[in-house]
Amino acid sequence: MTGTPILTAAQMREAEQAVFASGIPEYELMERAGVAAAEIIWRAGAKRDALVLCGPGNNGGDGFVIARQLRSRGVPVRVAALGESRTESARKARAAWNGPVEPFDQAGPATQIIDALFGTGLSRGLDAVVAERLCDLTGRAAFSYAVDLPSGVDTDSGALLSAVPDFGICIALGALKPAHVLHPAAGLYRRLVCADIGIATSDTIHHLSPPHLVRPLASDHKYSRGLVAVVGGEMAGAGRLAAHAAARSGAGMVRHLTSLDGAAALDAVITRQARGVDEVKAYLADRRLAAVVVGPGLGRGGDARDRLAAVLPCGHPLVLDADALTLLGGAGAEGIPHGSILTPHEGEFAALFGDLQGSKINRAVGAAQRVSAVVVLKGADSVIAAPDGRVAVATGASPWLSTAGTGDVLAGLAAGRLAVTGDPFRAACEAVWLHGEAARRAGAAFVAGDLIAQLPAAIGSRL
Ligand SMILES: NC(=O)C1=CN([C@@H]2O[C@H](COP(=O)(O)OP(=O)(O)OC[C@H]3O[C@@H](n4cnc5c(N)ncnc54)[C@H](OP(=O)(O)O)[C@@H]3O)[C@@H](O)[C@H]2O)[C@@H](O)CC1
Ligand SMILES: [K+]
Repeated sequence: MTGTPILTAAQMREAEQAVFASGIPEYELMERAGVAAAEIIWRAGAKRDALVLCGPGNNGGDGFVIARQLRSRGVPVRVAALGESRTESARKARAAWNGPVEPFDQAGPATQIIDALFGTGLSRGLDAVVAERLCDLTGRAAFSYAVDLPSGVDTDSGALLSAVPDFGICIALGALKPAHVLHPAAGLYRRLVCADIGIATSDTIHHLSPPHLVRPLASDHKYSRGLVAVVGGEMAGAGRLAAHAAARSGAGMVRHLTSLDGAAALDAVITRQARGVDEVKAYLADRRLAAVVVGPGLGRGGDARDRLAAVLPCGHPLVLDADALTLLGGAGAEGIPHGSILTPHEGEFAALFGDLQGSKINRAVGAAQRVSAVVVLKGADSVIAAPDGRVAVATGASPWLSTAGTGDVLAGLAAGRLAVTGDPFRAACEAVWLHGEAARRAGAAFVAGDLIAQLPAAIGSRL
């Protein structure tokens, strides 16, 4: 479940210091970075003419190493620098380039543009003329590469501090940074490659990777594989989507409790009418329940409030979504049982934790710690945060997911995986990955039900 580590600028500097402390000089690390980046550029662009844009810091230093490496492979390379090199290693790399350096503001276009202006040391937006020139040169190039980060993005939040062009490949050095996975910065490149430069990273924030799932045992039965209850309310459709997603999540059995008449359906999901709170409580008294999801189709009226109040103290592992989150937001997030999974989108998150500041990762971690629950802050970049500080960030979600009911599917899927694994963080990570994979398999213009149909194949691909 843990993929490539994600380090903030400060954590990156710490990791770098640890490498220096082990006896490896700073310039050696820059050489490694430049060699690794040049290899990626060479494989993509071969001998096409290239222009390397070098900034004043170590990102620019990487650029000089890249230029030298490409030149040694026969690539026609030009270098344009934004002023003098200000660090010792960058000056060394510039001297080793030992070739002409054009002023940045006079550099003409090239087939390949390599942006080594600024990386993790960016402290503010680029001057407008510099940003404009970077956008112009990059826009005209057939091949474009951002070294470590596209110049102009804030490393830790993914915010754009000035105009930033789209790149073909972003070459992350040593580890991913939050800007590689958080939007809007994460939308600025078509491909992301992380170059290993020998930095040891033992961190808690990771890029979400495909899960390792396990088959049921021969001795398993429907209850041992996990019984899930979906406590719906007045909108049967959303609850039904959550229930059907749970039923195709690997769990053994799913009960859908709705307040509507005539709800019984002849399929794998057992639908029960539970109109009053006492009936809901009676169903929740079943000790075999391994997970309960509440929110999809719940409604927001007095009846919904009562049903939610019956669910919160039931003692089973919970997934709280949609209307449940909105109702809890009004109540100041009180009563959320520890160890639950919350699946808010930004609007629901704001209602619950609107006071939290910082990057999407910081806010999700803050929320998870505040309520001692796993928080899945959804979006094109979904952040899954556990109260102990573990974080996984999912990227590359299909833009077709922005359609009605996909959140209900995720909630049901999370409940199903919670029933199977008994581990909220793991369940949330598995659910987000499977949801994304089902969307990928569903192709274009799908509806929420199509996602559910793809879940068995998505699960099958990870056994
Ligand atoms: N960590 C590692 O393991 C490794 C790191 N490596 C590389 O080092 C990079 C980080 O290098 P870095 O710290 O020197 O920062 P970098 O991004 O080059 O810029 C800083 C300079 O720019 C300036 N400046 C800032 N913003 C500005 C603006 N808007 N407009 C104008 N100027 C601005 C700032 O000066 P300031 O004015 O802020 O004092 C300073 O002079 C990292 O991304 C990676 O590529 C690899 O070589 C090896 C392994
Ligand atoms: K850069």
